[in-house]
Amino acid sequence: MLNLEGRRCVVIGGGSVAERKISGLLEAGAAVSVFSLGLTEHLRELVHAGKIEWAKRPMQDEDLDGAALVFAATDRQDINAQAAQAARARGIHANVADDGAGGDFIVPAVLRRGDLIVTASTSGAAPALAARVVNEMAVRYGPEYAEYVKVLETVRSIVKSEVEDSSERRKLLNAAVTEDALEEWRSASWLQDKGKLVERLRQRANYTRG
Ligand SMILES: C[C@@]1(CC(=O)O)c2cc3[nH]c(cc4nc(cc5[nH]c(cc(n2)[C@H]1CCC(=O)O)[C@@](C)(CC(=O)O)[C@@H]5CCC(=O)O)C(CC(=O)O)=C4CCC(=O)O)c(CCC(=O)O)c3CC(=O)O
Ligand SMILES: NC(=O)C1=CN([C@@H]2O[C@H](COP(=O)(O)OP(=O)(O)OC[C@H]3O[C@@H](n4cnc5c(N)ncnc54)[C@H](O)[C@@H]3O)[C@@H](O)[C@H]2O)C=CC1
Repeated sequence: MLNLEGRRCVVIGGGSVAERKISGLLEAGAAVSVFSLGLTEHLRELVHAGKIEWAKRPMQDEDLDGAALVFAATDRQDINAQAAQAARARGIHANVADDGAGGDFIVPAVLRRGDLIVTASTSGAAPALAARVVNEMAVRYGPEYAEYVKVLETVRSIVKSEVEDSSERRKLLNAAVTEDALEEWRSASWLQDKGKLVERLRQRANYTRG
């Protein structure tokens, strides 16, 4: 859950694994610099569209200066290890595609629904299982959740401004996130009358407690 908006991230290698890491970085708003001898078709398009920077050469250690994160994703084990070492010498966290445990962090499988982010990891044991878990979550938490989260953000700011007692706020906000509550807030009128919304949340909270 790092905020990478506008942060420089360096990727070494331009194959299919680098491509996957880069698409995650772009979703996170990072400024991506790639050092690699070749590029996939899709990465070439991203270079042409000005979405990423590419230097068609091996990485030199100084290329890592100022990076927030480094991704070593070539098909050369020695090059990846060397890049991770250069990153570490600069205090930068490195991800190593062919040696999860040898890097500083690994990349989980990710589902994004607007501001809702669901991730799964198997700590390197079985990446395909991490992908399966997230695919199952995608069925459970459909595209409608992007809107739900936006609406809940408003509900939460109303409760924060209208309810002084922190333990009551907590109770109401927990009652606000049930499946049927989420459906209910979708109707715009609830967000227009703060008093009515808080009253409805109190009902829900008491009902939930049974
Ligand atoms: C340690 C880690 C390091 C890192 O990359 O951060 C790592 C390492 C390696 N992956 C390998 C293989 C595969 N990786 C995938 C897929 C994903 N791999 C991802 C992450 C990670 N992979 C980190 C651990 C994450 C965790 O466990 O939680 C995902 C989740 C995220 C992402 O990459 O964006 C993404 C799913 C995204 C999605 O679809 O949602 C598939 C599936 C497929 O391609 O069909 C295969 C083939 C099947 C298999 O091998 O299991 C190999 C062996 C290469 C070889 O054969 O030599 C290594 C090296 C090794 O472990 O030796
Ligand atoms: N972490 C993961 O999710 C996965 C990791 N892997 C591992 O990642 C490695 C890379 O996989 P792919 O992207 O499929 O390989 P690939 O062969 O498609 O791409 C390798 C890239 O590295 C570049 N490269 C080679 N030597 C270089 C150098 N000295 N400097 C800069 N760039 C250089 C090439 O130009 C190419 O763009 C595999 O060898 C495998 O061990 C494989 C599958 C999944």
